[in-house]
Amino acid sequence: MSNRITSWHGNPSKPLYTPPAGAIDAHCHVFGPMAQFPFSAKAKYLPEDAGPDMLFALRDHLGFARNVIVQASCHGTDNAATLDAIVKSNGKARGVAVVDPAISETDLAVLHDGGIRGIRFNFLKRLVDDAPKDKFLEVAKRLPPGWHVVIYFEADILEELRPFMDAIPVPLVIDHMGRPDVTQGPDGTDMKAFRAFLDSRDDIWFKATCSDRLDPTGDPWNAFADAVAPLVSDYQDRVLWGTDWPHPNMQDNIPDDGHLVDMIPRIAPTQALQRKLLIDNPMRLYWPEELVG
Ligand SMILES: O=C(O)/C=C(\CC(=O)C(=O)O)C(=O)O
Repeated sequence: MSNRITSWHGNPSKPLYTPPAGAIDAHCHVFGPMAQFPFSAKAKYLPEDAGPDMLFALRDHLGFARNVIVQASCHGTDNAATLDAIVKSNGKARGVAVVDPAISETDLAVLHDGGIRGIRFNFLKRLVDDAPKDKFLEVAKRLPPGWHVVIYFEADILEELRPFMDAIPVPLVIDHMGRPDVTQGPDGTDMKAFRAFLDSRDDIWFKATCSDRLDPTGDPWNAFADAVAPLVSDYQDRVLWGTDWPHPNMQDNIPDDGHLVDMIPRIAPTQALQRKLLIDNPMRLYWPEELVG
């Protein structure tokens, strides 16, 4: 792999929608900078640098207050870039790590002190070489208190993953709703299967994210809005939203982040829903200590 790729918009528009004060972008990443934080030898893509300064400038431009930074597969299990970005945020970011399942209790505690509140299991074959369920389950059983597991999979393996996910004893957060085919509509096979999964436990959360990845009809992503709005309404206490900046692997179809933010009022039409989606729900997972009282 040689050429480094740029997968983000150079000049995103200002959204028409203004997020409420304190809004959290609960799914984004940092890439590098490579000179300081080299990419993994196993990385499936090699991006240009998209470091914390760029992320925080975008956060301010879009009207958000905080970020949840999810370790991207290009950095493997070395979370140094994610931890560095969290430090540079001055308390305005927390994170989700990717770990070697054999990680020690001491190293998990170090991640906790660095602002990590969950670990991510990635089942996309184009992103990772292997995803050992037995080892994932073992580490999921010994996470620090209050942590959760983020899982990224595609709709066609939801049923296959059920026994594994059912056995995880901490809350689950499903990236991009498990990538349903949104063109099937709100009552399509994929959405029905995902709803059945959500109904199986009340501690399964999901991210109503990635209209750009999931909707082949393109911006303004009408199929995504139609399919996802009912899901957000029906499961409004366990849904999160994020930009997915810097949009790994989207270099052929780079979204305008301002337009992504304008999806929010289409899937969460009331102020009450927007507050849950952007503030109350992510605060419960990532800054629960601020909610005490
Ligand atoms: O950023 C996302 O959520 C989606 C990704 C990239 C990814 O997950 C990773 O590199 O870890 C994708 O579908 O390529």
